[in-house]
Amino acid sequence: MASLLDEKDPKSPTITIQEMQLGVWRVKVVSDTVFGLQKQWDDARSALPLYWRLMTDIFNASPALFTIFIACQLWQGIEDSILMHFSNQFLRNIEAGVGQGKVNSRKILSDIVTRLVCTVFFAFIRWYSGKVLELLKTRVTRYFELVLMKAKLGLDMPTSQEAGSKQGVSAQQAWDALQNIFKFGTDLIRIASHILLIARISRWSGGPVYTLLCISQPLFSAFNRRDLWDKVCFGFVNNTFYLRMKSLEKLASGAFRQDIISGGLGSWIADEFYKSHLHLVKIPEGHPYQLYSESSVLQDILSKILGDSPVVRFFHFCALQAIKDPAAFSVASIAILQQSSTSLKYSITMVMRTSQRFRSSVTSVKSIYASTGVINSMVVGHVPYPRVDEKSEDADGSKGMGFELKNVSFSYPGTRSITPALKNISLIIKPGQLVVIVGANGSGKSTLIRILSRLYDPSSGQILIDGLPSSSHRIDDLHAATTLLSQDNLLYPLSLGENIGLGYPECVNDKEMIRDAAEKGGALEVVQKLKDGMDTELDPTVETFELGLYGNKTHPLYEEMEKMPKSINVSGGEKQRIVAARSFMRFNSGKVKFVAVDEPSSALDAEGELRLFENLLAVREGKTTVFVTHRFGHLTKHANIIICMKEGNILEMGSHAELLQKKGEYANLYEIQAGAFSDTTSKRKEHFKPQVLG
Ligand SMILES: Nc1ncnc2c1ncn2[C@@H]1O[C@H](COP(=O)(O)OP(=O)(O)OP(=O)(O)O)[C@@H](O)[C@H]1O
Repeated sequence: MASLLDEKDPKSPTITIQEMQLGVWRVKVVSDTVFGLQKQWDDARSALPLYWRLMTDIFNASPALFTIFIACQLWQGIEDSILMHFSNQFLRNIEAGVGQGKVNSRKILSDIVTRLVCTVFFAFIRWYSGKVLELLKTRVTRYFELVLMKAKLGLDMPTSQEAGSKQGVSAQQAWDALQNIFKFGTDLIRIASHILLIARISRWSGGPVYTLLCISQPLFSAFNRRDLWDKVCFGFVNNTFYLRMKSLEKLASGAFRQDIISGGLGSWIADEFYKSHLHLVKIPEGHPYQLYSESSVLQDILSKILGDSPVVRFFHFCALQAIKDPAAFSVASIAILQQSSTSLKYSITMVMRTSQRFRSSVTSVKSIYASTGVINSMVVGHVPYPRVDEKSEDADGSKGMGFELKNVSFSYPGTRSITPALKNISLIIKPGQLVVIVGANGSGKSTLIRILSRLYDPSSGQILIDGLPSSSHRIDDLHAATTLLSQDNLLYPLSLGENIGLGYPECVNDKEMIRDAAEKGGALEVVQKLKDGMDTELDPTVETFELGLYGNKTHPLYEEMEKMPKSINVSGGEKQRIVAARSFMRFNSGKVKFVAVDEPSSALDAEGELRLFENLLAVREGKTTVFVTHRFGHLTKHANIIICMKEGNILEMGSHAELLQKKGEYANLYEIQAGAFSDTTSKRKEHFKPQVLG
């Protein structure tokens, strides 16, 4: 037995955890204590405002359906008891008739009709509530899908990165929570209605002692039951032989086939598996849920005797009553009472199970509303961009966006790296300049681009955009004034036309503009190769199911399956061309003042790369342009500044000529690239000449 203290709440009572070995499983179960029940009750009470919010939201999303749903749920709680009540009435009338030797056929007929009408009515209500349930489920999940999607789309990069590391929530959870809440409520109503029915029938046969006996037996069996379903527990496999068998099973799977064949491991694996298996023959197989509820013979016998004793007493009591007052004794009522008692037992068992789900739904509802109320960590200013009212030459954005970085350092949120991605960067980029950033892998080039594009804010230091702190500007305006063409850009699961057109969403249907952008990005050849051209769905969303085909390729349905739309195979270079076309589309908005190009040409052929750079340079008028590249030969002659980075720092900065003169890192990188096409590297080649051994 172990004891844990809930650290969040110093007043919270001690939780007792019971540990047990069930088969190969080690299971830790939180024992229900009086304090635990108290805490659960407190939790449920404190969650009331959340439930209320959930109900109000669902009511607003679908008032009529939700009202009908509540009525149906309430009805389901009392339905059984009403049916049993009519059954009791019917049987008692027959019994009375048999006792008196004269059956009142009109009464019996009326009972039969009432019972029949009830059955039809109940069947109709069940059918109708099933329909309502489906419709409401669709409305609720769609409603919460939209709510959660809007919340997700509103997150900035650092906040979404933080949120992504935590577990996400789904609209289905909102529906499940609603169902769990109502199921729990319905089960409670069902218990109450059974108790009322038992009390009512006992009035005719037996009185309060009867009522107590009928209620105590189901309570006794329900609380005497061992079930993991209504417990808070955690388990893990705690058996080395079992785990070894699982590892050997993995090893025997197809993935390791080559190693197993070439290494001759087959018989060794089978032998080892058998050895582990021998250790497990006496350990029961099965899931902890099943093993936990299994009881010993003694327990079984004891539970039977104890469980039956109220029934035995109950029948003794009935017999006594019959002798004492035969008129007040009814076999029909006793039969119905027994049935009610069984139903009550079932309802109590169910409510114990649903109470666990009811409690877990509190957590779900909390996380759903928590995820819709996440506040972005990046500061959003109010100054529009460009600042149209400014007279200053640098501030209207007509030449491009100007940057000043003062001691900027940055670490990615939640990163495990102990060194920042950027360290104390200070630099000035004037409006309209062309900047080329070079440096080794991981030196911080892309990070610098992301900071300039205001996808992230610095961890320390300051960035001025056109002379004002970047946080003073409206972030949406800054993003609208930026084009980021990067190796990370992805193709969207939409049509090819939309993939390009969404660079400028307002003109996503402008075919002429899209064609022009495709041409500039070098994507026109890709479009022309496809049968459906711009309408081609690149990665069509297809959801199918199949049953019983078992991969039978000759089956006519297999052909039908084959006709389903498939993803288009796009090469890395073609993807980069489409993404580049999207950037050219974006220039049409006329708002772009900063073009950030982060190694977008790694998969392009030499001609494609040259054309892309030329086309980008051709539209750079009125824009500040920053290129990150490992192949900077094409760009150096145009660049105003070249920044050479290493390990998050700026190592060197200046013009091409200045940096070559310095004979530092940049000169070295340049020499390697230029040398690949000239003899100047002959010395280097000498250096790398393979040594002849011996
Ligand atoms: N999203 C991220 N989350 C956490 N760390 C990141 C992330 N992106 C980059 N880093 C880390 O930041 C550092 C700088 O990475 P960055 O991508 O800026 O380098 P780079 O110079 O562009 O490299 P490359 O030339 O390989 O593209 C690296 O150590 C990298 O591991």
